[in-house]
Amino acid sequence: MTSRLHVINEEKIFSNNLSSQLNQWQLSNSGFNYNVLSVFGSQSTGKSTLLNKLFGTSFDVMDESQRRQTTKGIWMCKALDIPLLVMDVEGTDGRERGEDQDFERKSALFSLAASSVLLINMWEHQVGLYQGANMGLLKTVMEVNFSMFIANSNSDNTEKPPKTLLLFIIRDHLAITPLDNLRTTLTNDIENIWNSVSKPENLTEANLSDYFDLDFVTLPHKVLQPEEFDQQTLRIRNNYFSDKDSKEFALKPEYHRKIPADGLSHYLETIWDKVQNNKDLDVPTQQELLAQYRCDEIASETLKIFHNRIISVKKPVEIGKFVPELGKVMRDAEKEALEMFDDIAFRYAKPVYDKKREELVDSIRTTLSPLYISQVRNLHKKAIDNFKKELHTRLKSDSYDFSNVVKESSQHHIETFVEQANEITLQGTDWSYIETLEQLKLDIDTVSAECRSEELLKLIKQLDRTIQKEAGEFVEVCLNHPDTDMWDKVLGRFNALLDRSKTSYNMKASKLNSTQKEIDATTGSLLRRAWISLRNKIEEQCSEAILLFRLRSIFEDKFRYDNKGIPRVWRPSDDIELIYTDAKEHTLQLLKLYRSIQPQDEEKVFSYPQLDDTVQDIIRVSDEEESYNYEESLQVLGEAKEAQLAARFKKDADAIYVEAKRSVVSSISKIPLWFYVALLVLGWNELWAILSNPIYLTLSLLGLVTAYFVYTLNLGGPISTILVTVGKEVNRIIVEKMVNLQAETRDTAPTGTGKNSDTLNADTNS
Ligand SMILES: Nc1nc2c(ncn2[C@@H]2O[C@H](COP(=O)(O)OP(=O)(O)OP(=O)(O)O)[C@@H](O)[C@H]2O)c(=O)[nH]1
Repeated sequence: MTSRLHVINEEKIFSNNLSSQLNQWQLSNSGFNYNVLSVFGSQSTGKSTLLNKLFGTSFDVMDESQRRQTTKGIWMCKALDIPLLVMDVEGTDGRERGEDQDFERKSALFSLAASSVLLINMWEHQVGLYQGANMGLLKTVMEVNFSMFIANSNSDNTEKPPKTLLLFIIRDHLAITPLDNLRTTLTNDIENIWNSVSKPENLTEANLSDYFDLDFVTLPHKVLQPEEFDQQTLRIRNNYFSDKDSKEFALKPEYHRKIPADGLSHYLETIWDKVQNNKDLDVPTQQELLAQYRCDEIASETLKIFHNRIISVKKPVEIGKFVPELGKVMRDAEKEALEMFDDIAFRYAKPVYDKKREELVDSIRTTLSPLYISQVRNLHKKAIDNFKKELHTRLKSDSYDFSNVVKESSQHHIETFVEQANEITLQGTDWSYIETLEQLKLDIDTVSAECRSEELLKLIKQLDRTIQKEAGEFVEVCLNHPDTDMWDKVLGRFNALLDRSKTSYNMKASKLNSTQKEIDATTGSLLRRAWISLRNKIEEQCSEAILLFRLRSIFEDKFRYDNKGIPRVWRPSDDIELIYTDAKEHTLQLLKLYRSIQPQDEEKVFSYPQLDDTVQDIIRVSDEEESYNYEESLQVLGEAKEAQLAARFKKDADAIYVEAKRSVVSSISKIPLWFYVALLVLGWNELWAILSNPIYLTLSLLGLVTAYFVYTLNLGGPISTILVTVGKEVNRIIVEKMVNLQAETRDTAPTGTGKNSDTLNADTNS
């Protein structure tokens, strides 16, 4: 036995538990694979007993002793082993409700809206009677059938209203009147009722068989013929409800109300609400409303699952990470969601289902669209990063063809971008990555241009280093030999060097795929840097120390050497002042050459290329280059510096002059010759004594040789220092000895008066 539900209680309130009960009965997911059957008939005519017997349900059966109405409202039970919901409807002409026929009509409306089969339960003896045979109820059923299923259907509507099987169960059949006779009587009665029913204008000619099928079965007396009763109920269950191949099978699809099981609970509740509130009940409209309600519900459930499915990729994509195979994840999630929706919703009214499906697809794509946009953005970033990396790696190799490297790399990364963007572009969407692709191409061009400008800069720096080295050499040579054409020489060699550098630069820059405009602009930078390097070298060579040294050299060359380049030995007869003044003036004249870079030949003047804005777009310009003032750079020595140098030089020159003067004086103050003659005459005896004595002679010769070596090796100073030191040491030792001797003498002297002692001390001191 299966559990039962009081779906509409005697207070006419619809149960809240139908949905969960359907779940318990495991019918919610059965789609159209279920049926609803309702039983009608007078009160206490054994309806519940029959249903329990037929379907294994658990409806209350009347207690024989009390004989009072058992079924109130409408009960529902699931048939055992058959996907069939059975509704036990409160008996008509119920004693408790008296003449209140309202519930009878409402329950008929409600049951007809839901049931494929209506069981009309009646005693055999009621056949032919209007009241007892529920003919009034049947009339109600036929009338409401029009209002419910047909009223709003227009002629264009090809879908036919569902038919209903009216299965008459004739109870306590005594088998005296054959079933055929009973069938004829009942069919006639029903036809009469049909004819008496007021029909819509366009359906006045409609036949009963268009909307209802009739069938009749008899049941023997349950108490008097229990075995036959059991056999017949078993046969009815089998032929009418179990065996689909039986020609009597009652649960045919054409009777089905086409309410999917998952929407049944909501549908019945809505129907009851309409019926209960006496509102017009239009089943197709209700079905459409149900379809809308359920499709929305299913779509919302589906979307929830869909959102959970994509949450794992949403975060990383949004924070800028490239998620591999995102397209597959999106496609799978969308497919899964639509399958889930289709699985349940396809049973509902097609137009509604189609519309809701479209809306669902829209919602899914609205959710996926930001992911797509973010992923395309991430792809763009990834492509640029990879392009940069590849470019830098390939440009590090020893030999490369810049334009080829750029072409290959950009093509590769653009293709990768397009391939991956296609992977995430869902079919049927208007999503496009074209704009981003265009941007990517522009960015790749920008990166290539930056790279090219770096390469150009590298090239410029290389050439600048070469210029610095070469310029350093010739600047030093030229400035060391100042002359009126000193700057002509410097600039001449500088220009020649620049010409060579420019040719080399043009050749290499064109290999970098540079345009003539870029080459022209960057050549300017090369020239500016070269000038700055040259100027720095000049600055270095014109530093105070170097320049002073150079002036002094020039002066000395002029002062200490004669015109033939032979060093001068100053004689008293020489006009030192004149030579000194000459050399000094000459040197000071040359100092003026260093004031500014001013060649005599106008053509040698360097034309410094001015920096314009376009260069900045092509190549990185150094701060020094940007703020450099060429005009100022032509000035080498400031007035103050020149004056200071001249003053210092003069001091040095004066010192040289004084030295020269002194050497003349010392040569003038020599011992006169006659002094040596006198010395020889007066000391002849002594000289002869020495020469005649071999010992003295030997000693003298030794002394002379020693003196010679001391003089030539310049040992006079050290020897005299040693002698002085030795003398001092001897003196110190002698003094020490004397003091000690004095102290000893004092100690050994007899102790006498202080006077004696003092006297001795005084003597010693003296
Ligand atoms: N004569 C006869 N009595 C029957 C038959 N089946 C059931 N009964 C009796 O009829 C009485 C009413 O049975 P129910 O099954 O409660 O009848 P019901 O139509 O469901 O009654 P309500 O739910 O109150 O309308 C019970 O006492 C049954 O024993 C039958 O086939 N013939």
